[in-house]
Amino acid sequence: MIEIRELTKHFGRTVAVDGLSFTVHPGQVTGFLGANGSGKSTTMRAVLGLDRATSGEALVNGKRYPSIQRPMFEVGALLDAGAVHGGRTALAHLRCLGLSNGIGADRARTVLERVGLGGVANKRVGGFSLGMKQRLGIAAALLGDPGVLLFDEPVNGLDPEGIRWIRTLMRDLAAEGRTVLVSSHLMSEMALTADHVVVIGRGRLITETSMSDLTARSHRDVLVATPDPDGLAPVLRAAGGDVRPDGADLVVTGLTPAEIGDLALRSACAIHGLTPRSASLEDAYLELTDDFVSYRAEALR
Ligand SMILES: Nc1ncnc2c1ncn2[C@@H]1O[C@H](COP(=O)(O)OP(=O)(O)OP(=O)(O)O)[C@@H](O)[C@H]1O
Repeated sequence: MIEIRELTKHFGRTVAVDGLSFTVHPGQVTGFLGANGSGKSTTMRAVLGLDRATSGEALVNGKRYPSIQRPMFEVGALLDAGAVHGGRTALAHLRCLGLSNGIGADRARTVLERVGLGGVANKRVGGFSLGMKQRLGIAAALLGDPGVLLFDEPVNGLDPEGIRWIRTLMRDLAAEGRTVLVSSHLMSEMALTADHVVVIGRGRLITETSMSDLTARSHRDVLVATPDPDGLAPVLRAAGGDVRPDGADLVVTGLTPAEIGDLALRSACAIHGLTPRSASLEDAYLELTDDFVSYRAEALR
């Protein structure tokens, strides 16, 4: 489990994380969403003891990172896949990392197999593609078989095959009962991977909810084509609908297509088309973050 409690991190005058609190539970993939610069990496770095909190705390299984005795066995992370020594082989890289935690060559080989790099264990990392480096970074995170895993934008720059592989791996790791936190700035990516989402903006929590709840929140409206918009609009408004013109058509929220059809019939207004529309998750996400931005703008005034 990961617990973020009232976490605040300042870099000089920049407030990267601002009183952030949320909990990441085991057995599911939690997506950590926010625009560029919203504080996702800083939060993850605080969990891993790489950035010191200005105030508040970030706990792994109830402990601050520096007080964890053998960290590799409790928490693994992929932050920057490029941060490897190009002259070493994949196996040597992992053996080196494992040394401080008493992890031997057998385990290094096992994790290389798990990430599909078994065949290149003795090849130098310098010649690896981005996708292979990403896999190696994940192998390093898995070395100590930890119950808590953090992945910072793991699909960035990967081809579709690599993206699909990472998605499946995240889901498998969660199904094994691990706590999996994955950051992304793309809702479309998280929709396919995460069970739960934490959305932040400017270092603050916007929402923490299930992916299914977020899907249900995406607005639905009905596009109404009518030759008599001036006659129909007041009827729909009187029945509780929110109506706005869209070119020659009307866009209606708060009423079902059946209700709109019945009201049109009763008021003798012709209907030429009724199209129910649902917003994409991406739209729901942007709406959430937009609201936050205007709230902030309002607050700063
Ligand atoms: N070491 C640092 N020194 C100064 N400012 C920093 C440092 N690290 C992060 N910041 C600033 O803190 C804010 C949050 O950055 P952070 O990298 O945590 O966001 P992010 O959500 O991970 O963004 P991205 O998706 O672009 O990686 C940004 O304004 C960033 O410029």
